[in-house]
Amino acid sequence: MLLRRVYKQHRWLASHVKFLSTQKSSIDIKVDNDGIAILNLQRPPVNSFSMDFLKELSKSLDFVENNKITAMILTSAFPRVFSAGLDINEVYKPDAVRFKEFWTTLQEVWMKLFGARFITAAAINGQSPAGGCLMAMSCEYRVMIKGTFTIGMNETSLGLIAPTWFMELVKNTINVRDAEYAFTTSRMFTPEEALKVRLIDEIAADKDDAIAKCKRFIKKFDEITPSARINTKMKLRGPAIKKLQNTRQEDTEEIYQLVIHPDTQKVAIFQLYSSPVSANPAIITGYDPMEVCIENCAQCKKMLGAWFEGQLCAESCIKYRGKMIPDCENYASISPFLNKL
Ligand SMILES: CCCCCCCC/C=C\C=C\CC(=O)SCCNC(=O)CCNC(=O)[C@H](O)C(C)(C)COP(=O)(O)OP(=O)(O)OC[C@H]1O[C@@H](n2cnc3c(N)ncnc32)[C@H](O)[C@@H]1OP(=O)(O)O
Repeated sequence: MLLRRVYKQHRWLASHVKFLSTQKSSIDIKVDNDGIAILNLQRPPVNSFSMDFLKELSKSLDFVENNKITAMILTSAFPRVFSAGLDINEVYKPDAVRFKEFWTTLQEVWMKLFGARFITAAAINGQSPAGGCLMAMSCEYRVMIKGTFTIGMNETSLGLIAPTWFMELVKNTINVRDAEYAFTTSRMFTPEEALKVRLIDEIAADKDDAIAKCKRFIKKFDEITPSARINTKMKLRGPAIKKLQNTRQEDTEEIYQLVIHPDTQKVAIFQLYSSPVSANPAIITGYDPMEVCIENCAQCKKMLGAWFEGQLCAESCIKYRGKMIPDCENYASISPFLNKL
């Protein structure tokens, strides 16, 4: 078996992966007995893509490529989230230079993953919105575990427009009509729905089963000449990579302009302050009534949970330009956003 032969050559890797698996590392790499690298993403709390995390992912992909490992499976070390996509902290009030470096890094990682010479598969073991979905879609095979998790492109709900290369990728994976509907409406798919439109390839019972199914896919290539596989993949994927290589600056500028748009920033601040830790109306950057209003919405959402329509509250802040700031302890001020009463 081809994979077994390759593994013999790379048995020593098990001892060499430690440098990527230190306690501080956000990615744990293990090369199994078949010579397949399993990348467990473990950046708390939700594997969101910060600049550092992307750089680590980039190094991990280099590691797999440079050591001529035949296949890689991407999965999450967390039980409920595969990846939450872009780290909102990179998007909220971004510094222009840093954001552009961030986006350039992201483009690089995507090109490495999408254009990897090794076989790639994703064992999606939890929520996978936006960038999390893109990461999985960039692999050659996707297995998602059953449950209440969803996957999809929710960028428009955040005021964002997905990059063109992401749209192209989705259009080439599911049909154009489903892609347009999913992108424009920010539709999130259950595993069953995702399978129906071929956003994913299989459903698994749990993470172990998902990894086993990914391995079964990888094993198919035992019977295929490696150079034929690689060159075919490159022929199919090369043009999309070349297209991005030729338009990287425009892509970065377009996303930056989108991210700094006030409407996107309002959504970003709402997401950020939805965290119980950071929800502190006293910490604000200058007095912007709309900002205070949205922060308070996030605070009330944390206090009242499903009873409180946080997004509706934030939208009302934008609509009335922060003139009606909700006070979570004042029933009258929050009653328009309470449900189930
Ligand atoms: C190939 C390489 C990678 C390529 C990436 C390409 C990306 C570019 C392409 C497309 C562009 C995409 C745009 C985006 O990705 S924007 C981000 C979109 N993400 C979301 O909208 C997800 C928001 N989060 C959630 O929906 C949930 O948190 C969920 C992931 C479903 C998990 O839910 P749950 O288990 O209930 O956990 P909590 O909501 O309580 O969250 C736990 C803590 O995690 C923090 N969090 C959540 N999401 C993010 C995030 N995106 N960035 C930073 N932090 C995040 C949340 O605030 C909680 O924090 P704390 O514990 O402090 O309260």
